[in-house]
Amino acid sequence: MPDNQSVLIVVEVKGGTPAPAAAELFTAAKAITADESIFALVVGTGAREAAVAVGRLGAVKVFAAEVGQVSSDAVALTVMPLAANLNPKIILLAETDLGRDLAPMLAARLSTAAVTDVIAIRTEGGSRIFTRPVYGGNALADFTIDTEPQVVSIRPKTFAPAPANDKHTVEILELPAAEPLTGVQILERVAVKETGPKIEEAKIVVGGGRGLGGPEGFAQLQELAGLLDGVVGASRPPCDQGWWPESGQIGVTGKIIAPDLYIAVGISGSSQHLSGVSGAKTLVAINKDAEANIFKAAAYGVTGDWKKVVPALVAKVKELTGR
Ligand SMILES: Cc1cc2nc3c(=O)[nH]c(=O)nc-3n(C[C@H](O)[C@H](O)[C@H](O)COP(=O)(O)OP(=O)(O)OC[C@H]3O[C@@H](n4cnc5c(N)ncnc54)[C@H](O)[C@@H]3O)c2cc1C
Repeated sequence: MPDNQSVLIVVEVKGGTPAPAAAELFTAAKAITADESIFALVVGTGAREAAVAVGRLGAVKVFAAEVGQVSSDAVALTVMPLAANLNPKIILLAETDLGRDLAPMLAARLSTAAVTDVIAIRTEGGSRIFTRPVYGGNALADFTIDTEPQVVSIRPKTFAPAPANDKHTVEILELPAAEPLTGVQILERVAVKETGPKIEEAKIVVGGGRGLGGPEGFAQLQELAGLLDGVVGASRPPCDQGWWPESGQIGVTGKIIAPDLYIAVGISGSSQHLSGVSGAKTLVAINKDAEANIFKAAAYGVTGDWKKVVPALVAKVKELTGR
């Protein structure tokens, strides 16, 4: 049995491809423990295939569990016997739909505690301290967990992805997937139609808010985003109103994004929205209200009606790019 300095990373996989946040979890794990104490559980479809790629990120051993329908319940039941065997000090998950659900479930079943949506980890006086945003992103709070394993879900893009080492030899063990025990049954999965890059991975995002006044405004944002090879997203009101798909909502209850450039159009800059874009390298705001909170977060701002500003921006980008 490995010593209790070990870290167990849980990686979701679809069709043999590990979730993008997997490599980031390895960077977090390497900051906590030595490489020979890092273990990974790869769970989902094509787990065996993905286990090799995951192992190359730096795991000493990878456990692969083939699960057709990934649910937090099935993953928790797969992790539990593994945790009993490995006795890890910490279990790391990504703060995704699965991780958000899985972390508290796992902590309860392992009689320990979880901290979710972690954006920083540090050690002070021998205690590991986990920082996460609270009150809709208006404050940061520090947590410690006195019991083990400490269950921690990490916000995507918090850590840089660990590089893969193709020479790293990986021991892979296949695990039987657990059957969910609760009454929860997944009856159907409907894939969201996505064209172009995912909003969480896009380098340029153009976000539309209530100030657009209706779904028509989003067509203009799509034109701008298309010219910049970017993706369109939205604050919560346009998604609630059905002007833009819910899958494109940015913010504390939507997607957390960290693009190189975020252009916020007709968005006031609520804390719930801003906490989803705090990782953006450059924020540009277009708003007709010079006092709008979004300008406090913006590196560049245009005070004006988007109906005039966006077409002018589109025309300028066309002129500069020849598109
Ligand atoms: C628990 C909870 C969770 C939430 N989660 C989220 C979340 O994940 N994401 C999120 O976005 N919100 C979230 N919200 C909602 C949030 O509090 C705000 O209500 C929301 O972000 C406001 O969206 P908005 O900026 O588009 O709209 P508004 O606040 O109404 O702002 C519209 C802006 O458009 C500007 N405008 C109007 N017309 C024009 C024009 N012609 N040209 C230029 N500018 C114009 C206005 O000056 C204004 O600043 C949450 C709220 C709660 C309580």
